[in-house]
Amino acid sequence: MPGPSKPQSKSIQRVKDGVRRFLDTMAEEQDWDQENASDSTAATERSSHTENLPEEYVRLAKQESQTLEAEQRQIAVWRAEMEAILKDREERQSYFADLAQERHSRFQMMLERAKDQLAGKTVPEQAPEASEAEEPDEPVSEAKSLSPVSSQPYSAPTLDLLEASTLETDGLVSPEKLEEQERKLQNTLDSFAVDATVYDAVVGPRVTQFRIRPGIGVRVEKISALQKNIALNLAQTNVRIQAPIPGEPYVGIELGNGNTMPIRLRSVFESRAWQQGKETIPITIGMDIQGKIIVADLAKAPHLLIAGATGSGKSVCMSNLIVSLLYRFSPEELELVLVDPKRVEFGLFRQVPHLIHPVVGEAKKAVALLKWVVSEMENRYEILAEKQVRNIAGYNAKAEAQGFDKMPFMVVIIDELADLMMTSKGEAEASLARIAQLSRAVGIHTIIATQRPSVNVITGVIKANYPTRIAFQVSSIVDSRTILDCKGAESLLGQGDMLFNPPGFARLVRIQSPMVQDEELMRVVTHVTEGQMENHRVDLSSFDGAVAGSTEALADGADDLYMEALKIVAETQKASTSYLQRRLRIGYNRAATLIEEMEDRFHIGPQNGSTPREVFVTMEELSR
Ligand SMILES: Nc1ncnc2c1ncn2[C@@H]1O[C@H](COP(=O)(O)OP(=O)(O)OP(=O)(O)O)[C@@H](O)[C@H]1O
Repeated sequence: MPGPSKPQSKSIQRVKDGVRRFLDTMAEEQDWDQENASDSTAATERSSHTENLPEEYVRLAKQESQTLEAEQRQIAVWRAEMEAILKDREERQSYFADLAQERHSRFQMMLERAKDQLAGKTVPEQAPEASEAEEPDEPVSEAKSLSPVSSQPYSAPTLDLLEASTLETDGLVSPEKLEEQERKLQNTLDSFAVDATVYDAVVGPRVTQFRIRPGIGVRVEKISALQKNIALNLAQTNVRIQAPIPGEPYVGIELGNGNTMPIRLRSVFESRAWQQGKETIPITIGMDIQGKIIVADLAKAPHLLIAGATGSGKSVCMSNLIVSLLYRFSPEELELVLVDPKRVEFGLFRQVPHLIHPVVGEAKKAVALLKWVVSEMENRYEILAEKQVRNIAGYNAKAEAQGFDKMPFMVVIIDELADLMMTSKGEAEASLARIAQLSRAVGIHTIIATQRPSVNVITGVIKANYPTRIAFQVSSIVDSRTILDCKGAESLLGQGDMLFNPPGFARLVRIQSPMVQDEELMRVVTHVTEGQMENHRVDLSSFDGAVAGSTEALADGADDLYMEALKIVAETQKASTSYLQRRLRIGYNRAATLIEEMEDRFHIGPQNGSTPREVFVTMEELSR
């Protein structure tokens, strides 16, 4: 931006030039006068010429002074802009200074507590940011005391069961590295002749976001087009560009920190967001780039879809969600239904007293369970109608006033949706859609996860009914679009790095999920099961038979040769149209239709270039 003196000196220079030109002309006029004094024609011309000259110069001088005034006005505008920018910087500086101070004192406190613990002192379980309104002696995480249905009242787990946060300063990016990255980023922008400046950087737990201010008239697409070049110049594997950052006049370039600072679940429970939040069913999501703890309300979500490649952090995230519920609700307040076709993920939770059915491993049983949930939902609607209330909140308020039993929330968590879709796509999809559309008012919520973000699993029906989504790292842009309807998840870093689409917001938030280890989970589960009895009240006997997982149902409504074709595919683990043609002695069209039908019913995977289709069905399953 030019300094204030520059345009002024130019104008003065222009005025000086004008005056000099005027004096030169006057001198010329004088010479001309002397030389041509006798010539009458020339005298007439001269007189008219000299008469016009002053007017011309007056006009020029006026023009110059107008230009000068306009330039002074422009300088005043620039000065005001500069002052506004300076003020903005000062405000930001003081905001970050406060934030740093707050974090420093929090870390100091945690450090002190850790030292005390190491020294063997008993540390009272007190959260650093507990609300002033709370009773001083009461542990912050303590749930409301409830009348027991089992042997003892539910005792909510305490914070000391979880690992304390450690100060891992190595995880933070050093100022030198930050400066170097900023320089390289600016060089990359300059080398591609993109008029944009690196404005500042925000260091998050996993990534650092550099905020870029584009120059006037620079299209943001020009910056996002540099994604691969930025990755190359800064030696990064994954670079995510937000162009623009929603609600801000910047483009965000997110680079991995190299070292990571794992976030502990305990630090989320110790945060103000968790302890003072007003959520009806709070669930911990993690920490965003600005270091803010994100706690969502499942009651508002009201259903959650989680997808990501294998090893990206889905199971850890789901454990966080379950532990959040155990910390907040007693079995009388919240019922849990867990479906785990992989049979390894929810094993630790199988004795939790909130479960109303043992953890379901078999996909067919899971479909039956979903049908039971639909019938439970309908029952609950009848109960609400009897009491003339519109939703669970109204019912529970009336229950408190009139002294009858409250209606518990119910959370159904499915770890691998693909297995359900494979067994009985139509029924699983229909039940999930029905639950998703109607169950919010009666307090039933579902959380479904999958590691296969293909359109066969996350179908249009599922997507339409699950607007709140979490995407962990995926392998391709196509997968990211299937989950989030936009790209971005393919640029995540894995290990709990996620994009969250919060309920009611049309933008994605990048969040690092907290880490919780099996030993911590075991301690929490042991604590909550102590003195509690199982409450497996669900009876699936009237739903088991109705599941379309039987071999006949597998071929329901399909070509007569469908079962035979499926057996060939299961036996050979090969899904090829020409092979089916030969084995079944049928034409190409019929064989191709059979293959398409198998893909639709999720018995085989989609066509993927020259790679053979995946086969999901086995002979063992068909012979059941
Ligand atoms: N929030 C996290 N912070 C740090 N590390 C994590 C986090 N989440 C996951 N990890 C790491 O990634 C590994 C895999 O995570 P997880 O088992 O949750 O993946 P997944 O997506 O469930 O995989 P799969 O679909 O194969 O079960 C964990 O063992 C852990 O080491």
